[in-house]
Amino acid sequence: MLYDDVHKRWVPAGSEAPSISRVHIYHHPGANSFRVVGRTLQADQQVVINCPLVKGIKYNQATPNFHQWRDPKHVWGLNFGSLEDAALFAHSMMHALQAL
Ligand SMILES: CCOC(=O)[C@@H]1C[C@@H](CC)[C@@H]2C=C[C@H]3CCN(C(=O)[C@@H]4CC[C@H]5C=C[C@]6(CCCN6C(=O)[C@H](Cc6ccccc6Cl)NC(C)=O)C(=O)N54)[C@@H]3C(=O)N12
Repeated sequence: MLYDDVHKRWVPAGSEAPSISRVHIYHHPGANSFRVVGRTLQADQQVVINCPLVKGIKYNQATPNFHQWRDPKHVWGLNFGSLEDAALFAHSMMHALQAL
C-alpha cells in the first residue's frame, strides 16, 4: 500500500482495485543491492511495488501484520495476510538492511 499524504489515508499500490499480492525481496549479489518487488496474484501479475532498498531505511513494524518504510517519494505499507508472512518478511528485510 502507499500512503496518500494529501488525503491522509492508505491506498492500494498499483491499480485502484485492492488485491492480494506476493512480495519478494530480490538480492543482486554483484551489486549487493536489494529490491522489494510485489506482483498481484491475479492473471495480470501487475507489478505493484518495485522499490530499491537503500542503506539506512528504517523498517517500522507498526503492528504485527502492518509494516512500513519510507523512500524519497513514497511511504510504503505492507498489510500481511498472516503473522507468519509478516514475521518472515520482516526477518528478510532486516537481514537485507543489515547487509547494505
Ligand atoms: C487499524 C486501522 O488501520 C487503518 O485504517 C489503516 C489501514 C491499514 C492497512 C490496510 C493500516 C494498518 C495499520 C495501522 C498502524 C498505524 N497506521 C497508520 O497509518 C499510522 C496512524 C497514524 C498515521 C500517521 C502517519 C503514518 C502514515 C505515513 C507514515 N506514518 C508514520 O507514522 C511513519 C511511520 C514510520 C516510522 C518509522 C519509519 C518509517 C515509517 Cl513509515 N512515521 C514517520 C515518522 O514517518 C502512519 O503510519 N500512521 C496504520 C493504519 O492506520 N492503517
